[in-house]
Amino acid sequence: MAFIQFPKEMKWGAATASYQIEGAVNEGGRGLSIWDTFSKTPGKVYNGDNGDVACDSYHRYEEDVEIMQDLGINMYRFSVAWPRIFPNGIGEVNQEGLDYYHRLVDRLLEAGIEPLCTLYHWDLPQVLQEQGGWDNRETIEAFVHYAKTMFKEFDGKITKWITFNEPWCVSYLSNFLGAHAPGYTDLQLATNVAHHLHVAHGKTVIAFRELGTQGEIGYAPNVEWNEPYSDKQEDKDACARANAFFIEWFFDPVFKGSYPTFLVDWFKEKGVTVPIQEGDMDIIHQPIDFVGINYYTGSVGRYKKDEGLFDHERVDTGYQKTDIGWNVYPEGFYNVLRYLTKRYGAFPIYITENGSCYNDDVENGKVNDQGRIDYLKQHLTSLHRAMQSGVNIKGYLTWSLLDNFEWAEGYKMRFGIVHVNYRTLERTKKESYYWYQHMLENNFFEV
Ligand SMILES: CCOCCOc1ccc(-c2cn(C[C@@H]3NC[C@@H](O)[C@H]3O)nn2)cc1
Repeated sequence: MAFIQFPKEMKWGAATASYQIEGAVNEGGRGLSIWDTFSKTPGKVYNGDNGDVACDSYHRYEEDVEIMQDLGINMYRFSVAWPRIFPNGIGEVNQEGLDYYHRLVDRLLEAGIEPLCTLYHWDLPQVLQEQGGWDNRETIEAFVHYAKTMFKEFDGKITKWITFNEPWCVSYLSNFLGAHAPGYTDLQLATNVAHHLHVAHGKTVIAFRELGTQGEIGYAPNVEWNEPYSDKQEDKDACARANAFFIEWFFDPVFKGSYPTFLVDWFKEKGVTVPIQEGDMDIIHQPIDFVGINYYTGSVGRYKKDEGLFDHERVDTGYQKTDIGWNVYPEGFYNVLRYLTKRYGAFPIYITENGSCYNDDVENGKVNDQGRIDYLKQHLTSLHRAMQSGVNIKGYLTWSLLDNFEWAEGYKMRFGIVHVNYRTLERTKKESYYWYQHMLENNFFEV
């Protein structure tokens, strides 16, 4: 019988995001976001689902915090809806919006749960999108103003801050692949957005330091791992390009103050350049306190001429898949963490998202999501192996606390350890909730 034991100082939590759980889109002075617009554009979201009600956490946050307290977590990652604080992105602050997040944070602190606050989890104020969104450098200044407002308002109450969630999704998934809001399919536009997010991140870190805000700040890139199908150089090079699209492209600017040359050249061949202005890279290259890593899946890959953006194709290796069709690939979790530590040093990491989609429903008052328990065990085993090898893991937060609005997949895809009945909004703790609760009690689990 083998046990996996984690260090006693390990932080354990769960994560959510504003547009995915809050609902109450027309309450509390909230303005429209790009996801309100995108989800109501026919054909963009499964079944025409939207975040109008979601999990109704705007009204049910106290019940949700009770569920967290019962779970035994000591950290909760949530995001602030920028349109609740500045309904038009800039201008007059909306006190009702600030008040909602004060209520939530106060309940968390009373419950002994540390808030980990994401400033941007994709709900850009629609008014700013109409002025060019992240393609417009003025949005950078608007974001810094919003961030400084939050730092001043919550200084000392919130002491862990994340600037951007998954800048790859905000830039390439949303402006090149077109799958997320605002839904464009333009590689140069997506590259402009990625760069402007980097600059906004760097300016926000500078503002955080200049204000003397208490606590730590970081960002939360999403990573996947592409393992070469063979030792052939062309397969290794193809996977290096696919990996760099998520890793080097979003880590090198912050950790090295430059973009990876081999990918800059690859994009240049496609007529795409990075809109770097004087001083940008020094701004981006600000020291940060931690990185949030979001990992779900990976694949085996190989070279295929003219396939996709990088002459790279995924190989179907028959790996088990979750209900959203992603490989269950815990080895990729270990590999990407090792790669990050080897390339950038043993910087502090919180796993700010790791979880799986299993759409099990309630039967006789229970949800038997054994697939999610297996996924957690496999990935926590990989995480432990990575920690043993020197990866500097400070905490792990599973995605997600609640079933919620899974973007273009709507409510069809369920990632929660707590089931949500979207008609009644009743929460039902799944078997994975009880497994996670038991593991947290002892900080170890049986493999
Ligand atoms: C046109 C081609 O389109 C392909 C779709 O390509 C992707 C890639 C990646 C994702 C994706 C979704 N998630 C989970 C979220 N992370 C943040 C949190 O809000 C979770 O809901 N991570 N990555 C979705 C779609």
